[in-house]
Amino acid sequence: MGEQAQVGIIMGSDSDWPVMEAAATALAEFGIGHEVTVLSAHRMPDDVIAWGRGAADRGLRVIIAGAGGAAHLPGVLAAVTVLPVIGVPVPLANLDGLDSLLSIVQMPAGVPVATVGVGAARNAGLLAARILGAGSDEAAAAMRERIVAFQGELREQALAKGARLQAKVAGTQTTGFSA
Ligand SMILES: Nc1c(C(=O)O)ncn1[C@@H]1O[C@H](COP(=O)(O)O)[C@@H](O)[C@H]1O
Repeated sequence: MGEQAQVGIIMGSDSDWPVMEAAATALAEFGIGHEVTVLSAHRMPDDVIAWGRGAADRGLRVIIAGAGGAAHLPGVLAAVTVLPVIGVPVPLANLDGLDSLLSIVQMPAGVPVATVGVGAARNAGLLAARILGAGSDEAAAAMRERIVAFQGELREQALAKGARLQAKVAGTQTTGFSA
């Protein structure tokens, strides 16, 4: 988190961190400076609005907002900032995150939140990297190169998984039928 923060990771409670940490890890892998904040739209609405209103002026370019249950934090932030907001539905014990997902994804027209899957904070970090890579400057071009390298790694991993499965299947194949 040493460099200037380009991505703000914000969550409704410190209890969301075990899920949200994966976003920070992904950003660190891509060398993206980020900050981590806990604020609740329900419990401290004025603070959330102040944070959201100041985010772009502080140099942030993307917001990743995670919350569980009645997850209004990402939507409230989207209402008060011009920055892209990526929402992470955090799964809680009772409804397995379906409540969080629907709270975040069903935004009214005009106020978009880019919602990732339930608990998919790593994808939120990767999406933030792609957003930063969409610019026309050198930093964006460098980010695109990192993304291409990452996609190459994904391909290698998928190939290795397929080869492992083929070897396993070949090892268990028998000839003829058994009862
Ligand atoms: N969904 C929200 C908001 C909000 O949307 O403003 N504030 C807190 N929370 C969520 O409440 C859950 C339980 O929080 P506690 O563990 O603090 O009781 C967390 O998943 C948090 O994101």
